[in-house]
Amino acid sequence: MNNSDRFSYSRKSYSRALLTREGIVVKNQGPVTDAYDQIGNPNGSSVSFFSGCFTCLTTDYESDPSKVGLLPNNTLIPFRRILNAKSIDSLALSRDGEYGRRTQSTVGPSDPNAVLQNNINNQIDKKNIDNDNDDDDDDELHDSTDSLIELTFVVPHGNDIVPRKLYLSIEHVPTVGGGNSGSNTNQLVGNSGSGSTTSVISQENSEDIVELILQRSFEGIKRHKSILVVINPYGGKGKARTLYESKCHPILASTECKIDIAYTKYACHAMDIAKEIDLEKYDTIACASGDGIPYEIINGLYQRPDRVAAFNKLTVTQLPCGSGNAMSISCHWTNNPSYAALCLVKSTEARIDMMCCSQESYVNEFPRLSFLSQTYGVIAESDINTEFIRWMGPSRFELGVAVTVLQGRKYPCDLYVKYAVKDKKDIHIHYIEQKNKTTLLFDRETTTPEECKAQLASDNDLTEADFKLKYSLNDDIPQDWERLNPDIANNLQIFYTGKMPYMAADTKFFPAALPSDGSFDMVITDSRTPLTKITPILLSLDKGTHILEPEVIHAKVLAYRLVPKVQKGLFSVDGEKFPLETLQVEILPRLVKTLLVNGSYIDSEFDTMI
Ligand SMILES: Nc1ncnc2c1ncn2[C@@H]1O[C@H](COP(=O)(O)OP(=O)(O)OP(=O)(O)O)[C@@H](O)[C@H]1O
Repeated sequence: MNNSDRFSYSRKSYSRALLTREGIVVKNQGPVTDAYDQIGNPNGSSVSFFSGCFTCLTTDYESDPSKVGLLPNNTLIPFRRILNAKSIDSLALSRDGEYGRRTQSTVGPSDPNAVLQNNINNQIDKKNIDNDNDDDDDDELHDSTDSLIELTFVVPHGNDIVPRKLYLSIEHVPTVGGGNSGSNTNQLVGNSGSGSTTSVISQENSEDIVELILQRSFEGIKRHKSILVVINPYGGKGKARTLYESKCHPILASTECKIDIAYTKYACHAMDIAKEIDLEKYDTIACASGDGIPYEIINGLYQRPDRVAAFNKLTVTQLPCGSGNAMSISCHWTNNPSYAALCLVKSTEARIDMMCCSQESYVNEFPRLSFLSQTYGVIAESDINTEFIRWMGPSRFELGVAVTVLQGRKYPCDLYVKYAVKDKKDIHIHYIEQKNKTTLLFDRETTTPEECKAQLASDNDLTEADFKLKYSLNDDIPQDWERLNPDIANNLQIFYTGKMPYMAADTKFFPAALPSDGSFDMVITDSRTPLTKITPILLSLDKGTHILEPEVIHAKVLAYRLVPKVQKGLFSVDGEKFPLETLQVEILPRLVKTLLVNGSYIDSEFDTMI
């Protein structure tokens, strides 16, 4: 095979595409589909190329089976689905045919994704040879003024999304008022995804197109993240490692992010990892686990002498690979590891409030930060005391709650609360005001990248004062705290406080929770509530409407002290077992940086509930 033969194949391997304000519109594909099928099918499995709507990421294999293996003309690949773009030197490609070495992703040679990439490249070279005798090479001559790029983006595959590559020749479109090259800036390209129209943008300098694509794909978002992935191999009933490697890593490794992996080797190892992590080296810690590892990471960072620098530098996030993934559901809006991986690279950094817990057993060592919840009574007992039926998965928890409620058990205590918003109607008003404030601050539709950067910069201003507790466990109850009616406290059934809307995939326990409104939610029920009333309350936990019921106490609080009056039992803090002794908790606003889709928690629809 001589060089000109190779060049003829390279010319055939590209699709033409237009760069638009919304994404990249693929105009035609031709033989690229063949190469693509091989790329998408490195292991010989029957993976068909996506044919459908890239905007909503649904497939239409069934509706139009003839399109399987083809990307329809004028398909829009939105920027938010794009993971990476690289410039391809077409002449160099045609000379040596070793495209793979030139475009190797940033992952190291030992990386499983690099191996996969090499397989793909070998297959492309093989395809070159197979096509040597093709005599219609001139069908799709590459115009040397066009930009050749390798585009990586996500496509749906079963219930997941997976990265795919496409080799594109991006057409130049003259600026408004410029010459006419067959297409012009006013040209409207049909958008097969949303049904809307797509305006073509122009780009004078071809060398800048890749940079432009990347800027658009990561507007207001850190592109070159340096991520430490902490995997709990025992998380998710032992599936966390496989879940990460098969569903998250291929997506992360396709981006410009740098990835290191650490495995937890013993209980609480993640806390030690966080205590020792090199702040110069990383900006993101991704916990491929349940909610236990983010809890440990946050508390490990909290113990560092340089905790101010640690919380200013590091973003803590979750890849949902455990059995309890409330953080990912609330922050990434998904329990699916592959979609969460996309959110990790595409989401906005935002600060969230922490709840700081003090109990006699550990407060002198260090108080504990809780990002998710504290519970006493029915919920705590149901979570921990159903360990023996762990095989049941999440339903074991509901069964535990139901059994304990049916037994009519009560958990007497004294409870003192500093309220932020006590009245249910006022909570609704507070929610709408604060939710809009958060959205305005971070919404990329309404915020320019410059404003976004300024916002991020102003977030880097934690000082040691932000960690200072207002209330001591040893002090008397402050004057402005209120005591919960002892009649209710002595018959307490559920006591649950939380900072995120979802506690499990189907449990929207705190629909009014907001990332940084400087308060947390408290929900209380009375064991004397008749079964006919408590049953619908428990059955509405998935919708979150339980807090509207008159039998349910719901408030926004700043701090509380709970003095248990039972002989046996426990607290559960972020799903971890805590001792049965007086617990005092207060809010520490905006302490931890995490990643939120559009800067917000998943929409709990609380604003439309009343
Ligand atoms: N190598 C290990 N050996 C034993 N325990 C570990 C190890 N690594 C992590 N752990 C512990 O596993 C616990 C649960 O972690 P995680 O939240 O990731 O998993 P999960 O699947 O959601 O489990 P759970 O349902 O118990 O919360 C944490 O308390 C952590 O300290």
